Amino acid sequence: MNIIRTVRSVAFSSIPNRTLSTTRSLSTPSAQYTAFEVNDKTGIATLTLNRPPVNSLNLELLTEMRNCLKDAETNKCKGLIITSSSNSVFTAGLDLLEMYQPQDERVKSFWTALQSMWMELYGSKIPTAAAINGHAPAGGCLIATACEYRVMLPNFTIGLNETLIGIVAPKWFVSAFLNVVPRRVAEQAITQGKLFTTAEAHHVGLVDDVVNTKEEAIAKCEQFIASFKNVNPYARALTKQQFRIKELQELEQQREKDLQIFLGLIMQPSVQKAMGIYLEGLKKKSKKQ
Ligand SMILES: CCCCC/C=C\CCCC/C=C/C(=O)SCCNC(=O)CCNC(=O)[C@H](O)C(C)(C)COP(=O)(O)OP(=O)(O)OC[C@H]1O[C@@H](n2cnc3c(N)ncnc32)[C@H](O)[C@@H]1OP(=O)(O)O
Repeated sequence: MNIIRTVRSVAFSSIPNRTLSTTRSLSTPSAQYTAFEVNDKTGIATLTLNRPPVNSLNLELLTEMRNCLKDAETNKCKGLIITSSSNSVFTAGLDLLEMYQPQDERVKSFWTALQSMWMELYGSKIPTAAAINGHAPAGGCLIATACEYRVMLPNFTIGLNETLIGIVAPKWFVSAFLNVVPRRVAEQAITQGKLFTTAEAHHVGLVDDVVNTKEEAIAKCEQFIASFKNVNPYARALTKQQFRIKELQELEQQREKDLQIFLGLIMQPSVQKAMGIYLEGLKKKSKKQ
């Protein structure tokens, strides 16, 4: 696949309208796992996750995502859509190999990068939308729920399945989930580690719409972003902030504590053992296919 990347520091307002090519695909040598395009006509940025086979979120991918999110905002894009280059996986969530038998410094950087990416996405001033064109377990669901709008393709799964792996979804994972589904549904689902099918997710409000193709999903996201066209962006951003500031401040103030809790939990021998068994199961399943 031809990877498309962005150059930072090009203001969207300075991008001329073109008639033939309507997307701006700029490249930076450091981007490895993401493609970032800005549509010249609509001003909407699309961030495509591209780390085969399953877009598992490692340190580098999380860092790239955060950079793209910052670029979209700095360049005054009209909105941001997150999607995947895979036909079957939006993202498999956090890269379990970052947490299984980890190296001390790397695992700290990994968790810190996740916190930063999430704060950037959840607190983004511009409208954000997820075109969920594949499975979105755990960290995949975290990214989707950090966005303001979600549309999903049929016959995939989404949810916070951490308890099934023997790990725990941190409070900020849960708070974003609680923004979109009722508390009772959230508590039951997250304690069970439930992965909702697309139809179930739509039924409980975890996703807003269901469409059949990625193109339709992108179009739905564009419609959502366009729905703000008559709204003052500054007023919109401040209003959004009022809804989200509490979770953002909480994590900002407790970043170090959150990191220490994470390290304490994943370094427990029983948690390492459970993760090892889970990874082994994934590998066996993958070999059978
Ligand atoms: C109270 C305080 C709490 C403090 C915090 C404490 C703890 C930390 C919590 C951290 C929160 C964790 C969040 C996460 O996101 S954990 C990751 C959860 N993800 C999953 O459970 C998904 C696992 N994957 C799958 O179910 C499937 O891969 C799939 C996404 C449905 C796609 O299926 P398919 O297309 O059939 O692909 P394969 O299963 O065959 O996989 C291909 C290869 O990719 C490897 N793989 C898959 N997922 C991951 C992953 N998340 N990380 C690393 N590697 C992964 C899989 O093993 C295959 O590898 P192989 O080709 O080498 O065999």
